[in-house]
Amino acid sequence: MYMRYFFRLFSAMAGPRPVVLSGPSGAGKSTLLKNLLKEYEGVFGFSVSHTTRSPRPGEENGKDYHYVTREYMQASIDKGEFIESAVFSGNMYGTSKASVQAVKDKNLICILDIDMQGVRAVKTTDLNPIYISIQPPSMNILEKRLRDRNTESEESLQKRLDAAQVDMEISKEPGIFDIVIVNDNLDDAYGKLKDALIEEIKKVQKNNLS
Ligand SMILES: Nc1ncnc2c1ncn2[C@@H]1O[C@H](COP(=O)(O)OP(=O)(O)OP(=O)(O)O)[C@@H](O)[C@H]1O
Ligand SMILES: Nc1nc2c(ncn2[C@@H]2O[C@H](COP(=O)(O)O)[C@@H](O)[C@H]2O)c(=O)[nH]1
Repeated sequence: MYMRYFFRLFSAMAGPRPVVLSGPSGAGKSTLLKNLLKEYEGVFGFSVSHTTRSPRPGEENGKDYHYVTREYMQASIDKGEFIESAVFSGNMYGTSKASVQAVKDKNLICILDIDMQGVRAVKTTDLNPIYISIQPPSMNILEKRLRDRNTESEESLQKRLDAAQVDMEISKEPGIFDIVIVNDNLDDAYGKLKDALIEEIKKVQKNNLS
């Protein structure tokens, strides 16, 4: 009885559980995430990662990423400012402690959009997120989506497709993800994502009302 009470109290104090969205480049993570942030304003907050890649047209520094140099990023990692970092398709990416804390301070559900290396690293921390993998229906469809997005050089595209093949295999391993969502029809995938997060969403909405 007392144990249950203290567990509830502790959970409330710890705030909502973060969410890790992972999956191959081009699987649709950002698309789904943007829908969530738009539909549930005041519920979710995005953990803005750092990267050494250049911004794409329409991307904003501090909103989509913190765009930094390799020297700056390495120095920050060496100072212990990152929860995790990885090299993906020739560029550095990482989740800073400050980015996650900024979302937690607002009592929002913190969403991390990170690759498989990041997932493995986060598993060694005490972040305790819900792990969700977004997968494409097939390699062919993934390649078409990435090509149509028109953001990658041929070299970057090939690196992303190579990484995708590995990612699709690993995501089948039991115990890595709490849920794997195949993003074939966008509305269906978005519905499944919301279903997976509904408990946490309700907690934050209830908290916002009180
Ligand atoms: N269900 C879908 N059907 C058709 N196109 C889709 C679907 N979901 C996403 N797309 C499109 O596929 C492309 C890749 O999606 P998105 O950029 O969201 O992928 P991502 O997983 O965030 O990639 P990255 O990891 O490289 O940032 C985009 O052009 C997007 O509009
Ligand atoms: N390990 C991490 N991976 C990250 C982070 N931020 C983004 N990513 C992943 O990188 C690839 C490529 O992203 P893109 O924006 O260049 O297309 C994608 O899989 C992201 O999930 C991070 O902080 N850490």
